Amino acid sequence: MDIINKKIDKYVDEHSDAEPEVLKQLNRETHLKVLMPRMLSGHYQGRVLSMLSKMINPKRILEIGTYTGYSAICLAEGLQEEGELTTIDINAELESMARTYFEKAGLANQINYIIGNAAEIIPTLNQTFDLVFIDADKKNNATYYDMVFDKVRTGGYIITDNVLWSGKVVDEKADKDTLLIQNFNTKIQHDERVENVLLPIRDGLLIVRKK
Ligand SMILES: C[S@@+](CC[C@H](N)C(=O)[O-])C[C@H]1O[C@@H](n2cnc3c(N)ncnc32)[C@H](O)[C@@H]1O
Repeated sequence: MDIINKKIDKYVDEHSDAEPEVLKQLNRETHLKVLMPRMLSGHYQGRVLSMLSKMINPKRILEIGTYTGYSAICLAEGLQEEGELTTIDINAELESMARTYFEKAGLANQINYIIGNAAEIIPTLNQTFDLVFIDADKKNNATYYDMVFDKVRTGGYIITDNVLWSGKVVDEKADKDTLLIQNFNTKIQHDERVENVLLPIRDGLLIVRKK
């Protein structure tokens, strides 16, 4: 299901900043060489993530789900000068491509790229984060949220991608995957420790601010 009318989508793209050249190349190379290129955040969502990060101006960002590094680069654009983004992915096959683009974007020394299972890596991170982006295996959204919660500072943010699940969250007969997304969204809606707003951007970004 297209959540937003295609003509409106095009207009929105045309009235947002252009995709930076390095990200354009990464987008193209991902589409040519990597399975499931739809997973990449893409031009418009990438600009939204970059803008949100610039508004928060974080010192430490945690990303769960690097893929080819597109959203990591977008989020890192908003880092403080001495800031660092830690990004985790279980798929070692994409390592050299992601590292190449972190270099090309001039961000390699601000990105701590960890290959491994997020559920095993997160407990080993002894840092406090200003911003967390959850964009990995969707069935574990709630697990990652619970694991990172105490590592986010008061007033910090947790952003989760794909929470509209191609619009299936409003289906009356939800399949198993959709049910997991619905349960996660309901869990956040009832979490009194946070303020939350769901933005219907691309496949849905759920923004949570820790009170
Ligand atoms: C939707 S893609 C991430 C897209 C990326 N954030 C972007 O916007 O360009 C999801 C990624 O999560 C990774 N992933 C899946 N399960 C994981 C796990 N248990 N731990 C860490 N990464 C995982 C996959 O390998 C995949 O690269």
